[in-house]
Amino acid sequence: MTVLITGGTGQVGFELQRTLAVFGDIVAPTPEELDLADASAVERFLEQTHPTIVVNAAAYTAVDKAEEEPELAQALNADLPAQLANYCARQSAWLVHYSTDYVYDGAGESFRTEDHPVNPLSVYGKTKLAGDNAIEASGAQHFIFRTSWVYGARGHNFVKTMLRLGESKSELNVVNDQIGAPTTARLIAQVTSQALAQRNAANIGLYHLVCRETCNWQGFAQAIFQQASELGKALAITPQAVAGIPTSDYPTPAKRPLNSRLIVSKLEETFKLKLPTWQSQLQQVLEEMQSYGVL
Ligand SMILES: NC(=O)C1=CN([C@@H]2O[C@H](COP(=O)(O)OP(=O)(O)OC[C@H]3O[C@@H](n4cnc5c(N)ncnc54)[C@H](OP(=O)(O)O)[C@@H]3O)[C@@H](O)[C@H]2O)C=CC1
Ligand SMILES: Cc1cn([C@H]2C[C@H](O)[C@@H](COP(=O)(O)OP(=O)(O)O[C@H]3O[C@@H](C)C(=O)[C@@H](O)[C@H]3O)O2)c(=O)[nH]c1=O
Ligand SMILES: [Mg+2]
Repeated sequence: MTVLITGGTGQVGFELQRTLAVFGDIVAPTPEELDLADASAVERFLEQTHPTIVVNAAAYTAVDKAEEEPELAQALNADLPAQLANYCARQSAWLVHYSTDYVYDGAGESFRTEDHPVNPLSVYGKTKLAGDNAIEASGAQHFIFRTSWVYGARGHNFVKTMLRLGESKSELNVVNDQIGAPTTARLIAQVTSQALAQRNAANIGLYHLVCRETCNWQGFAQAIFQQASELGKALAITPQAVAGIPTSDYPTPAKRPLNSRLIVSKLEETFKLKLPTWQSQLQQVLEEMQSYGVL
């Protein structure tokens, strides 16, 4: 059995390489070994390696830059998953894919289930939605895990950005009207493994996969500084010095949803698991960074 992990150098892909070895021999080509925007190279790679499980952790995740590079975002976020799904449908292989809260428009204040209408506001969100739709239409056996605000000890993410800024800045402005759930790459990889172990025709589908409890980005930044200073990190900033601002005061090329509150009970009930809170996961990631000497 061969398990193909795409995007193995990314946040989620890195963690998957540790959790999926129980399912077979892992093949995780680097971007240098396989350009995933090159459909014929991808086809050749699939023919050569013949995976029975494909876990697609690759994506174009630069949300603002995607507004200038819609073709590349489309190739990675929509065309690649469509191609992988068609391969899986033909070969009766299983596909795992990751979606985003940015497929929703974030209107209102209520929590959303998986059947809430989608309405992406950005190129990133639109291309990710096209990927989800292609998988669902392909007939492939699949899981799509729709997650949000992903971070880990490795890779580029909001936590790393805040820790870097907090070393030199004594004040920061961070938006406080976008609500969601920070989720760790490791949790996503662990849940992927637990779900794959229970895969069957009856549980094919789309699942929200985010940590329990919600916050806004200001609250997340404050928790990062609070927990990091408790672990002994020297910072120029205190949690109190993180000011909340509305999204309108932080202009960006891409529009982001305000309300990303997602209900996770479908995932918890189907796979008999309990998701942790974002606060406890933040603690774990900061401790891991400390153990690597990168906090
Ligand atoms: N990050 C987030 O906040 C969220 C992410 N998601 C989804 O979760 C999944 C995983 O995200 P995350 O781990 O954060 O993503 P990352 O941006 O950390 O990783 C993306 C991966 O895709 C690879 N990649 C991109 N373009 C190419 C290419 N042309 N050829 C080969 N490889 C390529 C990257 O390679 P390279 O080493 O070159 O970077 C990297 O390994 C994605 O589907 C994403 O949409 C969903 C919600 C939130
Ligand atoms: C650095 C910084 C950011 N912000 C804001 C901008 C933005 O609204 C919010 C988070 O910044 P980010 O750059 O991490 O946001 P972004 O890259 O949009 O994060 C998203 O990435 C994609 C891939 C997803 O799928 C989403 O779930 C989400 O995680 O914080 C501030 O208000 N002040 C700051 O100093
Ligand atoms: Mg980002």
